[in-house]
Amino acid sequence: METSLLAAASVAARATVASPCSRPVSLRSDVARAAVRCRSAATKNVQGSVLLTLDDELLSSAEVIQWESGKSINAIAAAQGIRIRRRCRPRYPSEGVGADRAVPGSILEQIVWDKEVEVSQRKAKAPLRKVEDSAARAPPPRDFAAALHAASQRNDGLPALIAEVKKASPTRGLLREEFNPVEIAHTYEKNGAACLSILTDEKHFLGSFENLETVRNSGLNCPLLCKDFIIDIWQIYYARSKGADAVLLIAAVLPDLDIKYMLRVCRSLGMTALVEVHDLRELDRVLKIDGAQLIGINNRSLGTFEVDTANTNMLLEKRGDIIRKKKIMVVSESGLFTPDDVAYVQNAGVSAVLVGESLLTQEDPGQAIAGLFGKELLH
Ligand SMILES: O=P(O)(O)OC[C@@H](O)[C@@H](O)c1c[nH]c2ccccc12
Repeated sequence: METSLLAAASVAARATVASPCSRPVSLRSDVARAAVRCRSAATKNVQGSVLLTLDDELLSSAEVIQWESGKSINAIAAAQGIRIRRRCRPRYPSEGVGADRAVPGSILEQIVWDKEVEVSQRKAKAPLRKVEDSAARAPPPRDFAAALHAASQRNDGLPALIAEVKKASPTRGLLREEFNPVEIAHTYEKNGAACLSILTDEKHFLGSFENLETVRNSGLNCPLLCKDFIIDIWQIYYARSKGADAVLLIAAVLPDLDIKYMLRVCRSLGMTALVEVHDLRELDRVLKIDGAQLIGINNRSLGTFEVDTANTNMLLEKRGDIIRKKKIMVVSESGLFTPDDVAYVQNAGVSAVLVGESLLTQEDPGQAIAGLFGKELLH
C-alpha cells in the first residue's frame, strides 16, 4: 500500500515537473516534496486503493502505465498532437554546435525554450519550498470566474472584459511608448473591466512580475490573471506569491497530465485556471479533463500568430453543447477591435473577452473600452 501510494504520488509529481525531455525524469527534491503532499492527502481520504482515491482528478491506470513506460515528455506530448517540444537545457537553447544546436520550429517553441532557462534560473534563486511559503502568506485570492459572471450579469449579458496590461508582443512590437501598468490597470477598472490580465513574460512581451505585484498592491479590486507560459508548478506558486488570482495554462504546450495536475495545484491555492486552446484537437483534450471551468479560445495561432475571430465561432459551433452541459465559461481571446467583433463572439456563446492591443494602442486604454463595446460598461 505504502509503495503504491508513493508510486502514484511520484508519477503525479513527475508528470508535473516534466523535465528533462529526452529521458524519463527521476524524483528530484521538489518533486519528492510534491509526492509527500499527494501522499498525505491520500492517506487522509483513502478508502480503497490510492489510485482510486486520486484517479478522478489526477491519475487513471492508463496514465500511470504511460508515465511508467519510460517515454519522454516529447513523445507523450507528440502522441497528444502537441507540436511544441521541450528543450530543457539550463543554458540558452540555441547555443551549441552541430547536432547539439537546436532550432525552434515556431515562435511559441522559442518562447517555451527560453522559459525553461528562465524558470531554472529563478528556481535556483528561490526553491519551491520558499515560494510555497510566500504563496501561503499572500493575501487570499479573489474569485476570477465569479467576477466575470457578475460583470456579464451587470451588463445585460454582454461578455465580461478581461483587459490586458501588455507593453509589447512578438508580432506587434512595442504597443505603447508611455507604459505605466498601475495607471492602465486603474483606468481599465474604472471603465468597467471585470478582471485584468498582466503579462509577466519579460523577454518576448516586456512584462514583469514587478508589474503584477505593483498592480496588486495599488488598491485595485479586479482579480488578476498572471499571463505567462507556464511549464512548471513552481510558476503557479510564484504567481500566487506575487498576488495573482488566476493563471493561464496553454494546451498547445502542456500534455494532459500536466494540465490535470496544474489544475489541482490551482485549486489547492484557491486560484482559477484559464485553459487556452486554439484548435479542435486541443479543445477536445481539455474537455476530457475534469476540472477545467474556464476555457479560453485563442483566435491567434501561437504557432503562426495569425488571427481569425471566426475560430471562436467555429469551435463553439462544434462543441458548444458539451461546453454548456459542463457549465464551462468560455473566453474569446485576441484580435477583437470593434463592437461588431464583440457581438460576433457574444453570439457564438462566449461569457467573456480578453483584449489587449485594441485598448493599449489608444491614448486612454480605459476610455477605449466604451468604443470596443459600443457602450459604457457598468462598473
Ligand atoms: O492583444 P490582443 O490581440 O487583444 O490579444 C490579447 C490576448 O488574447 C493575447 O495577448 C494572448 C492570448 N494568449 C496568450 C498567451 C501568451 C501571451 C499572450 C496571449
